[in-house]
Amino acid sequence: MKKFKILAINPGSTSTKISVFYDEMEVFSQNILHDYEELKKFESVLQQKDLRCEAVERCLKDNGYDIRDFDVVVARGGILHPVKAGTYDINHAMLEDLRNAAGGEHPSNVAAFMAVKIAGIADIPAFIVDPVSVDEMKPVARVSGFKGIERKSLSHALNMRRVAFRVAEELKRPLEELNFIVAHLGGGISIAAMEKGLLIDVESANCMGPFSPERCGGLPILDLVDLCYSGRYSRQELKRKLIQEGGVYSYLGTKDVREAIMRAESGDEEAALVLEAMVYQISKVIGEMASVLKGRVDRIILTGGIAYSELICRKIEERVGFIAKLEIVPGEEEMKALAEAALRVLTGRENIMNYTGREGICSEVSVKS
Ligand SMILES: Nc1ncnc2c1ncn2[C@@H]1O[C@H](COP(=O)(O)OP(=O)(O)O)[C@@H](O)[C@H]1O
Ligand SMILES: CCCC(=O)OP(=O)(O)O
Repeated sequence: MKKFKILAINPGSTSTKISVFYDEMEVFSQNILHDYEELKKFESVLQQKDLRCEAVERCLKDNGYDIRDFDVVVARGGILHPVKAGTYDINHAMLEDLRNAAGGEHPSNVAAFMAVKIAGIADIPAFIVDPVSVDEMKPVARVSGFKGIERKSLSHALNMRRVAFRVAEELKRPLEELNFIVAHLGGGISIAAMEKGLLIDVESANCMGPFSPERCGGLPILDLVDLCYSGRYSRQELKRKLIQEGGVYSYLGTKDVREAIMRAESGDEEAALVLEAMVYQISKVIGEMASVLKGRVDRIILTGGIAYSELICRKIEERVGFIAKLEIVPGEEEMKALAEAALRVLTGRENIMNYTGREGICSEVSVKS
């Protein structure tokens, strides 16, 4: 039987992860580190496309792979207009929205461009899966409290959905019967109420959620307004400060939670307080999500790099363990999630979605073979 050869691409702020799969089996993976000084020369993440593509092509060649032997290129999806979860064909409307950074800047915005460029060499399809802007929120969750500003769904949907499927499998129950609170705890943090497989409400450190190793989360709004008009920062500088140099980094000068834990354990009181505050805020949002699900929570799932820390997981459990049992799924499985999604489409088990942009009507189209 034919095995599909899949190239998965996942750009981060300073690296591009690639993996090669034969069907579900990962046979090669590499985290290609880019020179930060080189990346900084570009004004936007999209301008990094050629540099990153060349590095990917070089890496494939050096490891004996020819892109012409692949069946598909699949990439993490960026901040598009709100979309349903699923696998999307990369089309003109999508590239236009990413080009205009319609939903904001994010390293994953360059992924679709890279996928199209690399897939173009072999004339094979290029997909994205469960982009950062997956939006399954109910209308009530969108109302912010100030007309003209809406709450947004920005999350680690790709990893969250995969770990939720895995936990449902372990519980031997269909995801459509289960309610989960999923907390992705990485450099960025997002926490979602997942009702019967849908991410019906989301908080993230990019918006109003808990602070994370590098992002500020929700801030006292009037103080933030004063900071915006203080003349200390340009609009771009302030956004970078809040999203890339906020959170733990803004207090301790490190984004590495392992280092913060070591400092706390060797008597650094500020490190101890900041870590405690991060746990406190994460737990508070998990509590909020329990109320979104009206208390009917089958499991609280902790995932992402920070979930490797038994200490942090235990501290969160002390605060939220009364809501539901915790499942710890440390790290992330984004590359596997990408490959499996592409395979479901290639084998006809799932329809590919068609991105239509602002109007938010993303229809399913015929299965590609
Ligand atoms: N064993 C660990 N204990 C505590 N924190 C960890 C551990 N391993 C990784 N982390 C933290 O996880 C964060 C990165 O999360 P990760 O999901 O790997 O990254 P990203 O969000 O960049 O994809 C960093 O703050 C890192 O210090
Ligand atoms: C909260 C949106 C998803 C996100 O920011 O992803 P990263 O943490 O990978 O930047």
